Amino acid sequence: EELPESQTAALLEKAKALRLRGDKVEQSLFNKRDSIELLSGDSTDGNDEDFINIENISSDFVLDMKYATKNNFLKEKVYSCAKCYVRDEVADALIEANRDFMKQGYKIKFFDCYRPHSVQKKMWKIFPNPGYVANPKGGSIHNKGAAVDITLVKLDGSEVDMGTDFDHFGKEAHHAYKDLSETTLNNRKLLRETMNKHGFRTIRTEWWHYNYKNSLKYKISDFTWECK
Ligand SMILES: C[C@@H](N)C(=O)N[C@H](C)C(=O)O
Ligand SMILES: [Zn+2]
Repeated sequence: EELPESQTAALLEKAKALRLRGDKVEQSLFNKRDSIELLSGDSTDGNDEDFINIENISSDFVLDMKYATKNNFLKEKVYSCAKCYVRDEVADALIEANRDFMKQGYKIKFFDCYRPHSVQKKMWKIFPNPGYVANPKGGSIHNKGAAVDITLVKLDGSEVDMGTDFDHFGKEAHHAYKDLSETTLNNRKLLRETMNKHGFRTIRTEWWHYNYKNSLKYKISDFTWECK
């Protein structure tokens, strides 16, 4: 028996609210897990000087910084130039992960790295959904220089199919979404397992987003890099 339209709409609203609540709980659990690690590990203030331009220490990465173009969900070029800055220890872990990928015939391509807090505010204004954009109130791990948005390319630079474009804000981008070809699922798995091995964690809704462990110790930053 079909439900009346008003009841269907109410149920859909309820499901959406529950999903949003789930995303908030996930974020708060992530922060708690990070706090526990922080208590058991060494601590640093995480000043702006602890950032490094990844291209200064390795030429083995590919950069495709989407927010330095208009081809992104903001439809605006929010970075003056394409650079990938991350915290020193995150850079070390990325180099190790990339070494691992290269042994298997792939390398990391970056879509985004450190992201100034002011850009996070802009993103939230356009798309205030905590499943896909972190609330600038608490800040994104990108604002701390400890998250990266990435995919894989083959060693000759050719694309690897991950099933959706970068910043596809829908269920097809979730790790649990399995209605994809075996090759695509294997590509996502390779990315996930290798990144996990090197200290990076996934979030439920974005196959491209990786948070480095123990990132709560880092402060939110708003510096912008130089473009020459
Ligand atoms: C906007 C998207 N690329 C992203 O990074 N989302 C996460 C949740 C974030 O904003 O931290
Ligand atoms: Zn991200």
